Amino acid sequence: MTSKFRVSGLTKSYGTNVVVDQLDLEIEEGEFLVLLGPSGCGKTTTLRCLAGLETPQDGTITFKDRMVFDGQSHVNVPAHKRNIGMVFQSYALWPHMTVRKNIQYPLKVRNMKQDIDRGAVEAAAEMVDCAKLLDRYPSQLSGGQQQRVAVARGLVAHPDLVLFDEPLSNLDARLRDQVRSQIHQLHQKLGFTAVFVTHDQSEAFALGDRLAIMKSGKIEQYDAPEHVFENPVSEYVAAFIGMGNRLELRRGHDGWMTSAGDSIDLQRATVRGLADKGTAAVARFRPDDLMLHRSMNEVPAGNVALHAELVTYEYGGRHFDVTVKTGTEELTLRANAQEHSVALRESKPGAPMVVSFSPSALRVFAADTADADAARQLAAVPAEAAA
Ligand SMILES: Nc1ncnc2c1ncn2[C@@H]1O[C@H](COP(=O)(O)OP(=O)(O)OP(=O)(O)O)[C@@H](O)[C@H]1O
Repeated sequence: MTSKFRVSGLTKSYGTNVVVDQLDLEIEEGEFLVLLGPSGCGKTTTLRCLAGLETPQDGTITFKDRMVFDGQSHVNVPAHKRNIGMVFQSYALWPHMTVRKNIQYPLKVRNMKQDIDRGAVEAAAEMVDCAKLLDRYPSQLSGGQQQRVAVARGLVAHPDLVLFDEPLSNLDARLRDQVRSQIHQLHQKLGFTAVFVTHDQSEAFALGDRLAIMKSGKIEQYDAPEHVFENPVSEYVAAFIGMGNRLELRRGHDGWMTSAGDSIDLQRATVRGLADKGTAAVARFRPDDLMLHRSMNEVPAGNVALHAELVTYEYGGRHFDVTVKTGTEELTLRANAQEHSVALRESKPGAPMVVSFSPSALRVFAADTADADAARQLAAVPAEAAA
């Protein structure tokens, strides 16, 4: 008997639109897998195929030793027989049932009467701090409470797999953090197997044992969060996980140069997929890795200094978010407020600035027009997801 959950060659199209494209996944028992990607890349469809709520055209899905879908031999176990728990963005509680009845529901449909008698409903409600709400109806609960009840309902019957479809997206920022933390603690305590869909990289990093980053119905990178953070495999992934700064590089006789003509030594950078003789590359790095200086004398030894001009700045308490322009490219950075407040407040757009970064912060990829276009589209992703 195998303890893995396996998806192989999964394909789902709507008409001619291939939404999930020969996708392979392996989930270890007890693992918390996050499917991360921008809107429309096929995350929810993949999740709904796992749940049995969509019928793929091809591929196989195995839960441990049990085949639940096989496109070739037409095995398709219905959703209610897959032993899954599901938590939706819209909570999806039954409005005419009390909290108690909502949480009880998965036990009832599985004929788990003994668990009901032994207090499983009360225990599940207690787990999500909703023990006092058992006799209320969903309309008498806040959004955060409703989603916690939905989490209790998703876990109460100890399903083989718990599927979360953007469950935090409808909550305001404070509640989102609370419910996220509660889901994380429950996973650490109970060790259930989960697939969690989100477009928010901070949620993905906080919750995932592994992240599967999706692009156009395929998985672009499947790795531990730390590896994704440090070693994105493509410009698309780099842009999606917060490496918002982009420099186009050209190789000339004297080595690599930015489009503004500053030279860059890539010896200490992490370079991926760039042919020895390649002449065009793109470097990505995080705003945190770009420093603002009052003069060239302040640039640390070994850093690449760039002459730039101020575009705009925004005050954020302990820091300013500053946008500068170098050549045709805009870069953002986070500057310490105490150190830079006076100079920034006195500067007008167009004022000369000096910025620098360590070449070790750069992730460099071969220039790829399609990848660059996909990465650029991510600029439209909300700030909290892309920052
Ligand atoms: N029932 C459907 N009929 C036709 N097209 C669909 C259907 N469901 C999804 N799609 C299309 O499939 C693509 C992927 O949708 P999906 O919901 O899986 O993406 P997603 O990555 O989860 O995005 P989001 O975060 O916006 O939900 C989209 O282009 C969507 O319009």
